[in-house]
Amino acid sequence: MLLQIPQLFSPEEARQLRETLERAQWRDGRQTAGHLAQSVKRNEQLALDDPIAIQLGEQILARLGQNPLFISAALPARVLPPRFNRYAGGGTYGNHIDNAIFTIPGNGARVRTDISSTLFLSDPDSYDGGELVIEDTYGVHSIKLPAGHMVVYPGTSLHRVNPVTRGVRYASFFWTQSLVALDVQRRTLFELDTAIQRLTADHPEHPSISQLTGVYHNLLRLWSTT
Ligand SMILES: O=C(O)CCC(=O)C(=O)O
Ligand SMILES: [Fe+2]
Repeated sequence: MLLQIPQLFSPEEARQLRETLERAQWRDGRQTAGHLAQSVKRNEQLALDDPIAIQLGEQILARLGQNPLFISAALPARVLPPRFNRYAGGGTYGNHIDNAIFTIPGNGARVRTDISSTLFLSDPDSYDGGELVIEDTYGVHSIKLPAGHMVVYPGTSLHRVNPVTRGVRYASFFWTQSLVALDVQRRTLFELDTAIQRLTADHPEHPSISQLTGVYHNLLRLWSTT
């Protein structure tokens, strides 16, 4: 499932995040790429232990924790610390699939990358190119969102970032291990949850609400892998 989360940050908040990133110490992104991805990666990233990355990453995690759409769609079990990238001067990241497992620096916990997310932090008019292009079972999707908006997509998808031929594209990206490993099951639960929310808003006394909520929890019990 490919889903947009609008306005995780307001335009003003996104501007502040971007201004902080403009002052940060950027490094060649190839340092953090796996063997295969290295040959197609031309961007810059912040080191994982960069104080700016840690501080902004915490702001993003706090915001995600309050976002009902992200929680319902991702059913997050563990979210890896957000990372930050910068593309300019033809910078690009060719087709790749993200690593399946990452280890959280510090505590050594392993996280399965069920869901990938990109939080766009630059105004789309301020740069050319830089679309995140995702290929899934439904086709090819080219995504370029306003600053502060986010896209979530299955970790299983082949994806790339088109060359940035004018301006600078700042973004944060990170991975989530979901309570439910399979995309098709997460999607089913998301649709059921959305329908229950709508029914509850329109007909708060409807007797089917508790029955459907029971079905939701019983499916979650069947499908959760943690
Ligand atoms: O910048 C993006 O939108 C995605 C970056 C990406 O795919 C990666 O770093 O693995
Ligand atoms: Fe990626």
